[in-house]
Amino acid sequence: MANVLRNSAKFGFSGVLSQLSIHSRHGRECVSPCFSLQQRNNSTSPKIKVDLDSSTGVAVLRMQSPPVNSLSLDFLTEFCINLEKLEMDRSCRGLIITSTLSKVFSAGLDIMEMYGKSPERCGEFWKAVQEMWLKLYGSNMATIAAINGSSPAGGCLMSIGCDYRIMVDNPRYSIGLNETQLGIVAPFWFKDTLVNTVGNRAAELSLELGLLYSAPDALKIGLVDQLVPEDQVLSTAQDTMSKWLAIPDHARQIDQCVYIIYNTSPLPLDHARQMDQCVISVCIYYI
Ligand SMILES: CC/C=C\C/C=C\C/C=C\CC/C=C/CC(=O)SCCNC(=O)CCNC(=O)[C@H](O)C(C)(C)COP(=O)(O)OP(=O)(O)OC[C@H]1O[C@@H](n2cnc3c(N)ncnc32)[C@H](O)[C@@H]1OP(=O)(O)O
Repeated sequence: MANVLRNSAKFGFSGVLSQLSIHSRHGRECVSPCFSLQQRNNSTSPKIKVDLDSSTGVAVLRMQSPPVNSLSLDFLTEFCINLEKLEMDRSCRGLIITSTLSKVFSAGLDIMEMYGKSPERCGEFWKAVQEMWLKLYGSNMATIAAINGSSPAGGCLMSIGCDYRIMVDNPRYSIGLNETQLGIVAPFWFKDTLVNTVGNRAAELSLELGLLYSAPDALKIGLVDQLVPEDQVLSTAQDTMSKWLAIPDHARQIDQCVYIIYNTSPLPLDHARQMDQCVISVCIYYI
């Protein structure tokens, strides 16, 4: 594992972050064209299912990639294509993200993508991770995560990339950015998103100790907004979404934009690339 990761560092992640920019939530700009995303989507069976209710303008995106909805390159590509399609569909104003799997929302980044892969593939994978975050955090749609299972690391990032989080009230389900427990470090844009959700001190403790919070503890620190019984997670998300959609889109979007601009590091592209490379290189050195 260590050798493979060191090789990734030696060759560098060419092209990684080339399209990273801090987008406002009301920006309609795509991070990359659908064309290039579709070109690299090699999966055979859909890992994502989307149902858009045109009467309400709410889409439900179900992650259905057993065993744990891990975020592989194929998964992320499909996820981003679906997000782009919904973003461009003006009839869609709200998005609920959930999982069809029992017990797991998403296990985060697919560990197998970080092992035994070429530097080019690693670069492509990392870019896909960034695209997922940019598209979700910068979405025009109101977004709600209906977290019906555990959601560590990248799964947590996906959740906090949404506007609102409803989690199943089950102490066995956990959520958090646990990277340091794995001997790796969450990149700065993971940190920013966490700070924007739970505040500075809670984020600092959470990141340094790699804490995974049970659902009740996650509610206590504000990592999730609401707990509900398992069978009510989707209906509660639908009800909550109707409240969000009662707000005029432009007002909500501008408000989100202002919040993000003042609370997220507006790093220039080169700086962002260097910082991600630095984090990954340090991780590779110590693994
Ligand atoms: C391009 C980059 C290159 C190099 C990078 C180098 C360094 C990286 C530096 C910075 C990156 C920082 C960012 C990291 C973000 C991440 O997301 S890292 C991933 C962290 N994920 C986890 O820690 C989750 C681990 N999994 C779990 O905790 C549990 O599996 C979970 C609670 C989700 C479910 O538990 P349970 O229902 O009991 O299932 P099992 O544990 O039995 O698992 C079932 C099978 O699923 C496989 N699996 C689990 N997680 C992953 C995963 N993340 N990727 C791939 N596969 C996973 C597990 O092995 C089991 O498989 P098996 O049945 O044994 O074949």
